[in-house]
Amino acid sequence: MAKVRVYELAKELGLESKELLSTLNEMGEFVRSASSTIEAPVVRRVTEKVKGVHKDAKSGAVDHAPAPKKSGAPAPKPKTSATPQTPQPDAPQAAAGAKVGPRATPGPHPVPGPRAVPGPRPTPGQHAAPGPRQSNGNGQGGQASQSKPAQQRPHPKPGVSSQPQSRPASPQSQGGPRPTPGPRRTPAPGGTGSGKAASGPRPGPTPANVRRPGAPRPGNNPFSSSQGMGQARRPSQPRTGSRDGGAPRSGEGRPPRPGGGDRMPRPNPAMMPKHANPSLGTQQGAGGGGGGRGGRPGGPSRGRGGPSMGGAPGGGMAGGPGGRGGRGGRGGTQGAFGRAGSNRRGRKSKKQRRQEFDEMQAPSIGGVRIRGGDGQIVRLRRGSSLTDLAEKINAEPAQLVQVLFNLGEMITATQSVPDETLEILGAELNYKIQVVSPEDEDRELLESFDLEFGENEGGEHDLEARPPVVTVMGHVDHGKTKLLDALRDTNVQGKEAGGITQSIGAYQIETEVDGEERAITFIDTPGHEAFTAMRARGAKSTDIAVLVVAADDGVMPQTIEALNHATAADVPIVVAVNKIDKPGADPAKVRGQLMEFGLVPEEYGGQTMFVDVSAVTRVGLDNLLEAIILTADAALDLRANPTMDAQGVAIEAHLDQGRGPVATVLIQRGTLHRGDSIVAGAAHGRVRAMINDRGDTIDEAPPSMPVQVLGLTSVPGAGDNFLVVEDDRMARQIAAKRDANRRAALQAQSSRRKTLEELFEQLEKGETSELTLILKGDGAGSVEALEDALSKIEVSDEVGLRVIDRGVGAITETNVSLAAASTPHAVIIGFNVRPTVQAARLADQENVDIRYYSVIYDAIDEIEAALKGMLKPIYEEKTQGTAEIREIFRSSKFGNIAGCMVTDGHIRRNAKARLLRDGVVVAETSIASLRREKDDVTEVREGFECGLTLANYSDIQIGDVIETYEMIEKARD
Ligand SMILES: Nc1nc2c(ncn2[C@@H]2O[C@H](COP(=O)(O)OP(=O)(O)OP(=O)(O)O)[C@@H](O)[C@H]2O)c(=O)[nH]1
Repeated sequence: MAKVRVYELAKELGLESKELLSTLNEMGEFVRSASSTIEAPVVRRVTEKVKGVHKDAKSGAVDHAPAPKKSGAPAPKPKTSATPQTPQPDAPQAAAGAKVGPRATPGPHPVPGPRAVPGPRPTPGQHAAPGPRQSNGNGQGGQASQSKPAQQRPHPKPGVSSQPQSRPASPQSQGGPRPTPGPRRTPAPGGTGSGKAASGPRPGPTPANVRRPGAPRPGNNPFSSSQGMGQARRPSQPRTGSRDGGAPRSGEGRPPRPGGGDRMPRPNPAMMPKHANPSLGTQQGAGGGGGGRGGRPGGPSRGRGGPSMGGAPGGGMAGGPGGRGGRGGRGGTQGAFGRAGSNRRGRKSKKQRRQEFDEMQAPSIGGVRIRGGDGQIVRLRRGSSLTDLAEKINAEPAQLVQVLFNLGEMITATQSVPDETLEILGAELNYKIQVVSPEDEDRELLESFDLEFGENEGGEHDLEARPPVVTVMGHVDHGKTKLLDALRDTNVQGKEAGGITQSIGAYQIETEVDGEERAITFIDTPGHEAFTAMRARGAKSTDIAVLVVAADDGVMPQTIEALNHATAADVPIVVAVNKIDKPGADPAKVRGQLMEFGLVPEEYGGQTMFVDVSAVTRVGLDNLLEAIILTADAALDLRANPTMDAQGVAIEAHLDQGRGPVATVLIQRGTLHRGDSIVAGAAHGRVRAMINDRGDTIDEAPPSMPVQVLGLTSVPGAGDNFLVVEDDRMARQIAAKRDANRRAALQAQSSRRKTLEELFEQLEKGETSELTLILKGDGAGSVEALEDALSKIEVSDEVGLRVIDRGVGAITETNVSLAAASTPHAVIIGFNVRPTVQAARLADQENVDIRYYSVIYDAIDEIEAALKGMLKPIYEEKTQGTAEIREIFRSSKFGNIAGCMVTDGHIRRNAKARLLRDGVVVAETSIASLRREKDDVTEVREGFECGLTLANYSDIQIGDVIETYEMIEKARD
């Protein structure tokens, strides 16, 4: 079986995606969202498991593992929800997984993939561990868990420092391993939910975890702003307590709820689950009433996933019919007095009532009442937002936000949604979403003007042979430029003595093959970057690729890259083994090397022509031209209709000071005439003049001819297609529409989708950093190639790169103003261009950084270095020393002074310190004062006694251990 996506498999198994996700998680398979793919063996196992579960359910068997999840599943299935309510006395196995600090040990359920590293996401073990969640189904779990606290800590391992209640029972002595091996990154002490608990809904202070004064604190990571006891009541974590229906717990300060229970759970990051947990989503969606009914057990499982709260199907049902129940949440008290909350505002309009009726009729999807489709096709442009979709399916954007939220994606109503997500969302709502690609969109646009791009008009008899179009690729310094120059010069000198060619981005040369004059068009921008950038835009400008390999150097990384690009584009390859004049040249070796990559030379019985050449001595150039023609004849049918309106592709464009926008276009079919109205990408105009590669002004250009066109109103992009249209008006309309489409697509591209996990991670790390750039270059091709190359730089998830504007020509004041207006200032990259005097002055004033480059790799290197520089330093903890408290001296002036013996290393004044009691971190503090005898000292070494006080902490006890450490900056790789 091939890879399948979770939602597809879920559909197949008759489950909701989130149910399947839960099951997968329980199986220890880390799957991020419904759109993730799963491997065949996993598909098999999960299918077996699901089927097994169903079978078990039918036969009355109790399936312990998935039970807790099931209880939280939105679909009310009484027969399954009954099962998990039984506290599982034999849960320790699962509990062990939950309790081990995720950093310290991956636990019994290895979570694959880098995302697993922060660990705090509840692993299956974590979900299953605490009894309370299992009994959460009917809201009685809390009680169950409280009455049997011992079940929650079957293995008081060091990583469980978060559970203060485990202290008395803990066999750990102070000599035990430290409970928080990686406190910076993973605020492990935060409980079973550990690190993520810092941001996630935190456990409410149930009797089990209400801290008595002086008792161990569940989490004391000083570097996690959200950790510590006080954090449990952040107003932004509204769902920690029993919301509406749950019994209030002792000592619990009920967090103020920002909104009523009915509210759509706004994507408040602080309360989002790491995983889209169905139960959370459902309950939130189902309304406050339902959520409250679930009655949170207050177990540690809520550390992050908090999802279990109110996760009972029963709870959901009790909340009333979905969204309506939610409304009830807000108007609940009024409702209790027999008045609907909304009556306050007067009678509902007919429309409102109709809508509500519709909502009531509508099925609940992930807790949201929304009318699903009947499998209708909904066409959406790539980069559409949820608002666009909502409009098409007659729903509220906010509802879609919520459904998506429940599916594990957080996207706002107006943000562009990636294709994949749209499709998943559509599938969830029973619509078939068709995302229209830019190519399709463009085709449809042209069709609306009764135009067609890409096809020859007429029949076979209208077609005539056209010259092949060739791109030269290869590794750096293998002689691409030299070879292109040599070919052009040979031709010019051979044909027209003293003739000068002009670099317009492509040129055509003639060669004699079998007594026949044959033309070849060379695209003059060597390198595969430009080729790929064009191809990425759907432009197939090249018929044949010449792969240049230096005979003295052999196959190098970029040779393979170029080869891959050509193969991917399905373009035949001719290999030019260059520099054969050099002493170390070994053409046979090159052949052997390339054979390994599937290019078998003709002389060895293969299909690829290898030609030995020297761009310097000009040996073998004619053979190369001949090989190109022969390959074209053998492999390709290069014919075009020369009589139709011209169509082709822009291969280079720039803004000329005197002549305005200048574009070099390659005619692919038809003939371009002076005076034609054309549209090239989002540029349009009338062909005012045409100049060929020899600098001659011409009146018409046939297929495969590169020609410079003057008369466009703006600069098109490299790879944009162009075509002749009826008149200027039509050209303008098409250009305007293309411009709008392109903007939408760009927006979609730049708006990075953030999963909840990513968002959490970023929030935890603090602000995310982004380097914004404005790219200006001497030609559209170079700007495009630069942007393409920059987009491939990947430094870290923490820092990103965004190009906010790009263009051809000098750096202008507008560019500088835009850079200055960005926060932080954007950096302007000038590729072979300079700023105008005014722009330079403004950049000085505004403190805008302008960087100039003429080599693409320099730009990439520098920008990569800049991005690395933006990374926040990584700190590593280094233990300095430990001291044991042997005596406590009470002082009215200093508070409690600890009389200590330094047992290891040294203790320094002002050092960061943590106080350990029975191996559990009691306080994170620092050494406020340090004395030897009566003297203040800065340091006391191992084996010596000292007196010290801790900053802001005096509840010390004899036997406590003080551990001091420092944070050392670690170099990034
Ligand atoms: N001896 C010898 N030197 C050559 C030959 N072809 C190119 N070179 C030299 O190799 C060096 C690189 O040539 P380029 O044409 O700039 O190579 P390139 O592949 O275009 O390099 P990039 O543009 O940096 O990718 C230059 O110094 C050339 O003079 C050749 O056939 N024989």
